[in-house]
Parts: sequence; structure tokens; C-alpha cells
Amino acid sequence: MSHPASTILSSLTYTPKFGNGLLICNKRRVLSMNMRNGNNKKRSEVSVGASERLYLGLDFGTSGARFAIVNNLGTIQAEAKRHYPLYSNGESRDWVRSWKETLFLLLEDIPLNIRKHIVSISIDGTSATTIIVDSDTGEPLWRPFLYNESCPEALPAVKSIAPPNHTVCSAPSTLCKLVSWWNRDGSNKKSALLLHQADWLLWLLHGKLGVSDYNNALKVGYDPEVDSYPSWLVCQPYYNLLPSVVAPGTPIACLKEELRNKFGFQKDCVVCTGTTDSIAAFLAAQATQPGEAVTSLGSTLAIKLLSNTRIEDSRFGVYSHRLDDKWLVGGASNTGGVVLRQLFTDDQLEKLSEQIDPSQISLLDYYPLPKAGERFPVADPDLAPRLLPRPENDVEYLHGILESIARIEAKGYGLLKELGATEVDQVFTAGGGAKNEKWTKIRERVLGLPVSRASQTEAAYGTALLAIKGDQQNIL
Ligand SMILES: Nc1ncnc2c1ncn2[C@@H]1O[C@H](COP(=O)(O)OP(=O)(O)O)[C@@H](O)[C@H]1O
Ligand SMILES: O=C(CO)[C@H](O)[C@H](O)COP(=O)(O)O
Repeated sequence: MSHPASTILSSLTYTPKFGNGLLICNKRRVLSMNMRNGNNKKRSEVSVGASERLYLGLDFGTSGARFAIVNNLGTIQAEAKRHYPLYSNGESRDWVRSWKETLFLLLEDIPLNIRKHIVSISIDGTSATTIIVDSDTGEPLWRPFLYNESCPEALPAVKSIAPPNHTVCSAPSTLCKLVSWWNRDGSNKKSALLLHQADWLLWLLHGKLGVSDYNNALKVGYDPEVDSYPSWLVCQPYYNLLPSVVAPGTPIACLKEELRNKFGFQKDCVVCTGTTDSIAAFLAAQATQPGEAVTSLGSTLAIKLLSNTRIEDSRFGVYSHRLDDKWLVGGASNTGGVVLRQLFTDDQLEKLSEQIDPSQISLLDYYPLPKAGERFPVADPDLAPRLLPRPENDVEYLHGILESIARIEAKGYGLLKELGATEVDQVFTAGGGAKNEKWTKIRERVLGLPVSRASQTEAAYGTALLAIKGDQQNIL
């Protein structure tokens, strides 16, 4: 069974290069948009060949969503990103409304002369972000469980049915979220269905309810090695809530007619299953050899190491996603950019980072977390943040935080080696932190490995590769 994007990666003969012209608009409109053409000059309108086929990848990350549009050579034609609008639903945030609005705003942001050339669409979302919906209408029955939300009260029940140290045996797992909802009084168990964030957003486009991919379904218990749910899960009373599962980048249906007519997409534009955001980042980096790894430095720190061996150990938050005949071994920490954003603006990060000497070891020893709770390389829902003592000098403070996050990254890769994964020999960086060259140097020193910025740092690019794969399957 091959991972859909791996054959795409091998067939890409063109390493896309692009300029960096940005069109910054006000908040209500697109946050930024790049439009390219083959020779990389930024244009207000990209000229598209009359018969050119374009591919749309949408990344729904932690802090915002982006799209990348590529041609069949992987050349970027357009990109844009938006922060999520803030809506509240009583005392909690209305994430579902934010995600849905952002999806259709991003579709509107695509220039019309590009939209009509898009023949395939895919979406990635944050892993284990879970929505329980009405199986008839697709409308959410409850608020979503976010990727980093823990349901420790469900852990004993999950541990009682799953094999020891299975991926689902961790409080933030999708299965713990499902069991937590199932055990709530008043849950409408009769017509309920579990979807992941990417599945639900894709359903808005194709209208076929109840389909997921084997990356998103990993943390509810799906086994990508045998391509089925395990028997210990099939016999559970909530089994019928689980979505059907296919490979990422599998065409599900054509874009709904009402959307085709509203936005001016191609008549036969297909909508394909997606993946998770850190796998999309791995696909974007186009790492193909065992030992190569991608660290996603987004709001969170997620590491993915291409390994010949599959490793699973929920005691440390380690699990493996399937990629072709190999495994993406890794985990996701709650540390990362979200802590930086709590303390500094992006401009401050840039100016303070310029003053850091990455060759100097920081003696400040922090564990930067946005709040209590860690998933990997320590799986502890009660682990407290450690960000004190704060020095007078913010350059010194930021240096200590960046170095402490690098130490967490190093601990993660060291743990994968101890557990038997292929040893890491090169790290590519994706996500917002990839632009910080001083941080890259600190990480090289702490990891003792070559660290570089991935050729494509946006997960949306990896998801656009899945859309290419879906178009090539011609199965609709
Ligand atoms: N120069 C920088 N150095 C380090 N981190 C940065 C820098 N600029 C932005 N970031 C961080 O990048 C993160 C956003 O990255 P992104 O990949 O968009 O996140 P996500 O997809 O998880 O929402 C923010 O948390 C921000 O703090
Ligand atoms: O941290 C996250 C959100 O950004 C996700 O948990 C991240 O996607 C890691 O999960 P996976 O390894 O399943 O992709």
C-alpha cells in the first residue's frame, strides 16, 4: 500500500522556487497573498495556460489557515493565509463557525482566473481535532475537541480495551475524546458520527458524510498497517460512530454543484481525502530517505522521522504514521510557537533573534508550555510550564526559550532512537519557526545534526501534492 503523496514526490522534476512579494490586506480580507507564474515574477494576475490543470491544498493549522495552488510540476501559482475569526458560543469559542467561514473566505480569495483551472482539492487539519456530528445532517452535536485537549477521565476505559501502550492510550487521543463524549449524560448516541477537522471541512465541499483518511484516523485506533479498525475497537458500542477510512489523497466526490456554480470551479473538480498538518508539512519538505526528519515549528513542535521500523509507545506520546512502505515515527509536543506568541509579536521575535549569538549556550532551563499538559516526549497532562526566572534582557530570555525548545526537540529525537527507530541524520524545518536562522543554528548545536529550512515550509503545499495524486487516480 503506497502513501499517495510519495509517488508524487518521486515524480516531481521541478523544485519550485518563488519570490516573496506579499500583498498585505486589512484583517477582514486576506492576510497575505502571493501569486506566481512560471518565472516567479509576482503578478496581480497569474497567467494560466488555457488547458492548465491546477491543484488546491488547504492547511487548517492551529493559528490560521492557508492555501497553496500548484500546477502538475509542483510550481506554486498562488498562496494565501488567514487567521481564524473570533466567534464565541456562550462561554467557549465557536471554532466550527470560524473554520467554516475561513474555508469559504479562502475560496473567495482565489483569483477567478485560477479557480476555473482547479481540478482537485484536499485539506489537512490538526491531528485529533474531533467533531461529533449528526449522522444525517453533518451538523455538530457538541463543541469540537481540539488537538491538544486531554480527556484523562476516559483513559482507564480506553486502556482497558486497547493493547498496552497503544497510540490511543493517551489522554489527548481521539478515542479518549470519543469515549468522553459517549459517557456524557444526554449525548445523542443514536445518530452520531465522529469526524476529524479535515474530514468535516472536506464534507462541506463534497457532501459525502463519514469519510476519513488513515493519518487522521490513527489516533481513534485505525491500524494503517492492516487497513482496518482492530477487533478490540469493532466490538465497542460506539464503533458505529467511526468514519470509513481510505488513503490520504483519495478522490471522494466532485465539488458540490452549488459550490462549483458559486465559485466558478471546474465541472469535474474532485475533492480528495486529506491528512494531518504535520504530515502535510513532511510531504511539503519532500524528504524521502530513512533518517531524514521534519520538525514542524508551528504553534506546536511536531517531529516526524522517516523510519524503516514502526514504533508506538503512548507512555512517551510516540506513534507512527504510514508513508508508503515506511513509517513516519514521531510525536507532537505542546511547546512551540504558541508560547512565543504569548510573549512576543512576530516583529519582536525577528528583532530580538537578530541579537542572539547562537554559538553561545544559554544556561536558562525552561519547559515552555502555553498551559499545564504535555503530549511528547513526556506524556503528562499535568506537566506545568516553566518559564522563570525571566532575565531583564529580552534577547537573553528569548535565547533561553528557543534553546529550551531545541532541547525538547533533541530529547524527542533521542527517544525515537532509544525506542528503535532509524537514527535521524538530517532535519528539515517547516512552519513559522523555520524562518528563524538563529534558531536553526541553535538547534544544529543542540541536536548535533545538520538542520535546514525545508524547500517548502508550508503544510498547504504538501496537501496540494495530495490533490495532484487524487487527480491522477481517475476513480470517480
Ligand atoms: N521569527 C520567528 N521565530 C520563531 N518563531 C516564529 C517567528 N515568526 C513566527 N513564529 C512563530 O510561528 C508560529 C506560526 O507558525 P505556523 O506554522 O503558521 O503555525 P500553525 O500552523 O501551527 O498555526 C507562531 O506561533 C509564531 O510565534
Ligand atoms: O500539534 C498538532 C497541531 O499542530 C498536531 O497534534 C500535529 O498534527 C501532530 O499530530 P500528527 O503527528 O498526528 O500529525
